[in-house]
Amino acid sequence: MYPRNSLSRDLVLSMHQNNREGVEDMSLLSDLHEAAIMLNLHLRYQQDKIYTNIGSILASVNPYKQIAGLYDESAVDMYSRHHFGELPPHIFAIANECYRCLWKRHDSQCVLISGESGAGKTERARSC
Ligand SMILES: Nc1ncnc2c1ncn2[C@@H]1O[C@H](COP(=O)(O)OP(=O)(O)OP(=O)(O)O)[C@@H](O)[C@H]1O
Repeated sequence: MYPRNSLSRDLVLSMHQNNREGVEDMSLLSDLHEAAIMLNLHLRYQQDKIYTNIGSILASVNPYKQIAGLYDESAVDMYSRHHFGELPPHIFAIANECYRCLWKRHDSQCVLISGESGAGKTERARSC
């Protein structure tokens, strides 16, 4: 099933193979347009993969449910030991990159969190 009103079967079938499989970083999509982004987010959301990179930007979809293991101690530990891009997209990867830059550059870091009301901005900021 595809998101209603935005994606027809023909449109999806006309897209490149990697568009139809889903990618972790949408800057790598062969066809890049609004429908391709919606399809990629949808494919990942169906597998409880709520985070997707767009280069150094993180797109997050509100799952409105708890996803097991996503924010537990082992996830914190794993993301604290890897550079951005080495592990699947995650808000912890952004937080860790900020922390690294803080130490490396000895300068303040800023994260811009944007989205419509109810998108999950407050919850995500809390998890960091
Ligand atoms: N990662 C998540 N997992 C499960 N539920 C979530 C998650 N993020 C948000 N939610 C649910 O969505 C609701 C709205 O999220 P949140 O308050 O963070 O939105 P917001 O973007 O800060 O909204 P507003 O701009 O109106 O303050 C939460 O009360 C929670 O029920």
